[in-house]
Amino acid sequence: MFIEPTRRREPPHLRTGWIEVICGSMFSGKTEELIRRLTRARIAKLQVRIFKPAIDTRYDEENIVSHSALTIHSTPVQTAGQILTLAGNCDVVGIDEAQFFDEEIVEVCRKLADQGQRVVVAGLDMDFSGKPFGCMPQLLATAEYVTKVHAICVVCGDIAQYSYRLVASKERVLLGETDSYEARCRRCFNLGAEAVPKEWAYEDAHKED
Ligand SMILES: Nc1ncnc2c1ncn2[C@@H]1O[C@H](COP(=O)(O)OP(=O)(O)O)[C@@H](O)[C@H]1O
Ligand SMILES: Cc1cn([C@H]2C[C@H](O)[C@@H](COP(=O)(O)O)O2)c(=O)[nH]c1=O
Ligand SMILES: [Zn+2]
Repeated sequence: MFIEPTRRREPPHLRTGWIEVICGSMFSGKTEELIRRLTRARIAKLQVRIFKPAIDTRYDEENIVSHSALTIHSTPVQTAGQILTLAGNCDVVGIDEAQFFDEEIVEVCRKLADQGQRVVVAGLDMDFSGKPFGCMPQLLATAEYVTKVHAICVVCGDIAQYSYRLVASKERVLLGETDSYEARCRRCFNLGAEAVPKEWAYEDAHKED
């Protein structure tokens, strides 16, 4: 479990900032982990501001909501640049669904950290086709701390790192949840539509002719 580095309570011009990235597939617990870290920062009486891309209207226009219904208030923004202005000189900046921002987010996170702020970013490391998602590789490369979380493969129960798309669209951006995606391990992701739940495979193998 991630433990916060000890924050030195020094004057702002001497404070050290940093970037933390939480990545993984859908349903892996990225949002829960983001909410956990930001809640602890608030308990520590740090000033926290939280942002998400405005296009992410899946569960709520404003709040960040996890698949398990944990929620935290956020400010939706159209561009990464707005985060820089709106974050002001708060202590901790939280950002969810970072994969939907363009490359500017990398520079924004760097500037925030350089000016002494703690930046906690969550996002999908891979898209539905298994390719690195947009700005995420650069964020992962420039972060001090990287946490990769894993879901459970809904086909076989192993550890999942892929978001398997259940609908035909090839558009990179397609909002959705269990209606359109499922978490899958490497093997079941590669099997695609051929993958069958473990129980079925067992029943098939023991079927009497
Ligand atoms: N296949 C799955 N593997 C693990 N957790 C799942 C799965 N499907 C649903 N969940 C639920 O999703 C929660 C994680 O939600 P969330 O933090 O929103 O994930 P993420 O932001 O990575 O999509 C888990 O605690 C669990 O309740
Ligand atoms: C894989 C993949 C996902 N999306 C969308 C689907 C969801 O709305 C979000 C991911 O949310 P989560 O908090 O990680 O569950 O992204 C997409 O647009 N394109 C993709 O390839
Ligand atoms: Zn599997």
